[in-house]
Amino acid sequence: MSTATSRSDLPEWKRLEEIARRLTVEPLGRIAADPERARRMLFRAGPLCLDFSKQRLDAEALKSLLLLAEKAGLPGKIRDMLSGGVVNPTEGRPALHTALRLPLGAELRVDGAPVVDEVHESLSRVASVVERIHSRQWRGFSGRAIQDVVNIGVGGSDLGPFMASQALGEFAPSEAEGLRIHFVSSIDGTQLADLLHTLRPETTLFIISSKSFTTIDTMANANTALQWMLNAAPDADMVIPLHFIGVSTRPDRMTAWGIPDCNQIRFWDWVGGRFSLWSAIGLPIALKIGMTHFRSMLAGAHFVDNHFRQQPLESNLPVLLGLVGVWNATFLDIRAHAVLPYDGRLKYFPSYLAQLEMESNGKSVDTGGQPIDYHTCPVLWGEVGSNAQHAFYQLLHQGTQMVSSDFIAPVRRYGLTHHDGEAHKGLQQQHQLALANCLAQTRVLMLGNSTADIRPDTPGFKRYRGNQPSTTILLDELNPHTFGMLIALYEHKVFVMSVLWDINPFDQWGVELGKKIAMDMVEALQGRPAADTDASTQQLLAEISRITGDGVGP
Ligand SMILES: O=P(O)(O)OC[C@H]1O[C@](O)(CO)[C@@H](O)[C@@H]1O
Repeated sequence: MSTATSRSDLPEWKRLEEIARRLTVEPLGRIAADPERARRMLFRAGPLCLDFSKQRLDAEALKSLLLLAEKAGLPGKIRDMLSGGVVNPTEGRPALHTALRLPLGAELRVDGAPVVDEVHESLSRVASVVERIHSRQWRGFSGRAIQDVVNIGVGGSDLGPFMASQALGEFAPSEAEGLRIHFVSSIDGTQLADLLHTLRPETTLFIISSKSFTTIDTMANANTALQWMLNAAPDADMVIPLHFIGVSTRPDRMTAWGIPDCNQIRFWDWVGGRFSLWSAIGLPIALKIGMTHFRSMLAGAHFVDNHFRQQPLESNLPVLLGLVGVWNATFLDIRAHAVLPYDGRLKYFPSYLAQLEMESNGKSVDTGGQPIDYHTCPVLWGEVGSNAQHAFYQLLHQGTQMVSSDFIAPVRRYGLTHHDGEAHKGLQQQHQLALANCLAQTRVLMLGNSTADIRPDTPGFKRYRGNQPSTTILLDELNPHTFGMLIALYEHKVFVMSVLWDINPFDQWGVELGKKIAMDMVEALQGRPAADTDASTQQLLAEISRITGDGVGP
């Protein structure tokens, strides 16, 4: 029986509960009215600015959160993570995504072995693939250059590269012109089938991206892609080296699948799947934006790593973002969090964060294995803010559910020169409209009725309750460097929250059982249900059998 103290027994925790009770009954508009407070709630690091002034948080709450962070040992835990300590105890390993953005010459050892050279060696392999494809030297079985690259992966082996490629598409270098990058993840084959119709085998290259190289979704898509390729050119020994690259931590499994050594790019088990876009898993990003921009993204993340390591807690951006996250989810009991970028390029950023935050911190036992008695990760979702205004903001403004939000907006876009025509000016005005909407929504969420012309006879359906807290994140502009910063900011936010909640953010045991039961269900669909299959599922199996008319199922 563990004798360790639960976080919620700490006096610092109890103090925060008291403060939360006091602040919950105060209108958010009143808390936020003080201009001096607003000034103190805005923080900057280089081109990144975080404004917490619309949070239900005063100086005392913030100070108490910082005290809890000290008590939880956050400064030491940050050092531990960055220096390769075993911060993922259930899998017995470090979580060293930060090593992937260390510059050449930096020193870091894992189990006594230096890692920076290996990281850069892997990066050079990525660079060499990019160079061969961009220069049209990588040719398919007919001798024609590769024109389409398909990344087959799922979860962290898909979401990060996909999201980043969408966000930074306009940074594609001229060498990448004409090269199309596609992403396939879904297990049912729809995406792949739709895509294959549009591709020519002779000019298509597949990247099989899987940390474990066993994920059934990815392997099923990879096998179908291989069959499609073999229909065009049946000699697997000739075709695989020309049309398939593997990215994984498991060379043995890549070899068993048929990928030759020269087409394998490896990374390390100390890179978590959802933190892996900085590794060779980022190959599609590098193909899309070129190595110079990919390296700039790494440098942006490294900038934030240094800030995270060096800055005192009270002015440390990821720390503050994490503390505010814990404050909202745990102490103010806000169980939903929306991420709302006001820039179409960041459309897939919320889906990426959904995995990063919920797979990391959707936990209910502490690091000692004991059940915890407080709320951890809220449900996180999001969409481009201006589109979401016409979809789910109704719930944010008038629903019964409290929701905290992050509003994200690049400030500069479409800089004008005297050569630019009217269309360009129109785009700049559109960008300003997006910014205006971002500011408007955060005001209405905070202030509700008081931003509108509400009279005593105004009916209830026209009233806005306000009091919904939000953080505004401004980037000077969106480019590979600031984008790398933004992602690293959230990665470290997730770590900070996990330390305060005393949970391990680097494992994901919760997804394992579903994978095993899915294999049982494959058996059941093939007419071999386990004897202990529950009544509800037996009934569905019988229904499926009736619809397919093939007599399978129970
Ligand atoms: O890269 P892999 O090993 O195929 O895993 C894909 C994803 O599956 C998960 O393990 C969850 O099932 C994620 O953590 C991971 O990002």
